[in-house]
Amino acid sequence: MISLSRLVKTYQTRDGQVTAVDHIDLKINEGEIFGIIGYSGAGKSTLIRLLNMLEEPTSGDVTIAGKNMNQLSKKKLREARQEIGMIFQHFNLLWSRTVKDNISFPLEIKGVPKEERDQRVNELIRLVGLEGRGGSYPSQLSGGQKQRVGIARALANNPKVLLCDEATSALDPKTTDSILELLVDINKKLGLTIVLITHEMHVIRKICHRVAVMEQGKIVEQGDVLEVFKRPKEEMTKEFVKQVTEPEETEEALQHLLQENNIGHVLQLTFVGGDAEKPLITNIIRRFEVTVNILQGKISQTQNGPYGSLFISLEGDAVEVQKVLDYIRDQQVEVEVIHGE
Ligand SMILES: Nc1ncnc2c1ncn2[C@@H]1O[C@H](COP(=O)(O)OP(=O)(O)OP(=O)(O)O)[C@@H](O)[C@H]1O
Repeated sequence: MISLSRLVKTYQTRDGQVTAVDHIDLKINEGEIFGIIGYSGAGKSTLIRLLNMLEEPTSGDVTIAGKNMNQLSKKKLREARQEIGMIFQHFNLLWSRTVKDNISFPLEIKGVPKEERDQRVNELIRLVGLEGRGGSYPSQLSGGQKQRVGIARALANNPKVLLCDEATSALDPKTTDSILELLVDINKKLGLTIVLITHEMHVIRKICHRVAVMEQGKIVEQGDVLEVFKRPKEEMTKEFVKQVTEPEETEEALQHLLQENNIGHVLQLTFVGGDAEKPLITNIIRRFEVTVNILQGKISQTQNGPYGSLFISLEGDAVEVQKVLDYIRDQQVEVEVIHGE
């Protein structure tokens, strides 16, 4: 659905030239939810704005639904943009217009007759769960409701692609989750391709099928979310993965435990996909002469299955501990001994 080829965007600033997007090649498939993650300044906003030509590329190509966006005439570009909806961190609503009139706005611009517009607006209001709020003004809505208006407006022209620019960054965690669930729902119902940029791995974990990690204008790593969680290659990716798999307290709690005497062996087990449901710990206790203590653990759901880490301590003689390690590896669960021989 989307193909970027050798895409570059540079800016001239007083301090010299900044390369915000640096020779990016990327393919995003139809119907997938694709996340781009990176810290502030990595070039994410520039990249997403290049997709609908809000920024013009310095060089390279952007192809969306078969159209080379940077070679279209102004008129053709306007048409092509109708196939690409966009939502923003701060919603970008028109404050003097009601919810209905905000959603209707892109249809008015397109010249859709009033009756048809009203019907479409009502459908969209139902789709995003804003029944009964059509006559409200944005200032009367919560952040989550404002973003629902943003989503409805972005979908008004039946786009093929929805771009989300830090769409949940201004929302609290619970509202973030409800908006993310709405995006998954829309992706499934409408088969819409969704591209989102974020600095939060939680967003990637919760809704994306694939992810690209961006640093200094380049994509340093990309792949299926579960695969990237399982084997992050780059340091930057490892940091992001830790955001969701290891709560901040984990490291502190483990450091504390490791200072205790006779803690035995401490293992980190990594469960991916179907593995997370196996009764592994029960089997270890039943089969081997060891004492098992669960220290910390967290299993999260991704769009491709469960993922998580469990820290356990094992006490027992060396032969028995080795048997446990062999057993765990046999179960296709990744295990790392982080303390003990
Ligand atoms: N219009 C501009 N003029 C000059 N430099 C710019 C412009 N827009 C972005 N940049 C520079 O390009 C680089 C990438 O910025 P960009 O906003 O795309 O990053 P980002 O990952 O989206 O970060 P953030 O989340 O903070 O917006 C930064 O060094 C930024 O200063």
